[in-house]
Amino acid sequence: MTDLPFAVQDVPGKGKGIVATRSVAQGELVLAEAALFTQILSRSNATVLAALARLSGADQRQYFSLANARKGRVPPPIGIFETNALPCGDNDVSRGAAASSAGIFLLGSRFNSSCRPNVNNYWDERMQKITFWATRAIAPGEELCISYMSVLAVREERRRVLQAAFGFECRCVACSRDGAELRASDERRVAIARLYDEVGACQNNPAVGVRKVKTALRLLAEEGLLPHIGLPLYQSAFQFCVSVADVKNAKAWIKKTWEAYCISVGPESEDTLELAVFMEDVRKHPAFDQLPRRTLTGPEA
Ligand SMILES: C[S@@+](CC[C@H](N)C(=O)[O-])C[C@H]1O[C@@H](n2cnc3c(N)ncnc32)[C@H](O)[C@@H]1O
Repeated sequence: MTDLPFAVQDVPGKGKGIVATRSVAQGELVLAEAALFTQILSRSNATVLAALARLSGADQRQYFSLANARKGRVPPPIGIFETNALPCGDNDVSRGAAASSAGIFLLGSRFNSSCRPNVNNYWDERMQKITFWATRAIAPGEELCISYMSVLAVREERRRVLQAAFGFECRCVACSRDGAELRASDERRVAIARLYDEVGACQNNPAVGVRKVKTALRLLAEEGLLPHIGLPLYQSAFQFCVSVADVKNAKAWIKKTWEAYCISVGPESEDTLELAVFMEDVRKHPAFDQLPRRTLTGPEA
């Protein structure tokens, strides 16, 4: 990528960060970057040192210029790794540091965290690069942030995890709420997490499943977390409609699913391309017509 839409610059209270230098459209690829090096889950200071030894002097210097939230607690090589590593090959953000493989990215590791992020990071297996997608339109001068942990926890829990693992008190727009607004936000996030579980248990009750998906999507919209935190929900609604052979609504849901994937992980990603067959014909889904036929409902406009 030559024309990057951002600059790495100082952000008050956060060290360095990534700031838009021009307008960024929703769904735009912000950055695709190969890892400086990766490590598997059972990493240690010794394995990081071994990887560093294979790098050039210039790359080693860049590595040691990255943030270290664990200064004084663990040796710098592993401290820097744990502060900056991003998941490679496991795109479930809720797994965070538990991803099976994680890597250091000289630019990508400069993204700060927000609990209402405007960028989604996604490991593109075919490109062997991490990709960053704007999930909302971003104005020049606005900071681009990913999320370092599951955003569906209450603020107290988010702050506890971010403080322990990354050494900062999160003051993002979601964490800066107080009073009734904070309570409402916490309640929404807890309700969304619960709805996620309940949707997963609705295979034999698709009408209830679709209703729960729509409630969760409404709450996600209120929290400013669509579309990327809703990806599995769109897909579940599609599957509920497919299972009862509701072709019209299945088509509407697969279109929504595909659009959400295009924005969050790009139109050419493996996960998006897997949906193409159903965009062509929803009847090709293995669960098609497996439950008694009925008409459910489609997505809200
Ligand atoms: C992966 S680095 C991100 C880039 C880092 N700011 C830098 O200067 O290189 C993670 C560190 O950035 C800082 N950080 C990230 N998100 C932050 C936020 N929302 N508020 C304050 N500091 C944050 C914390 O110091 C954290 O340990």
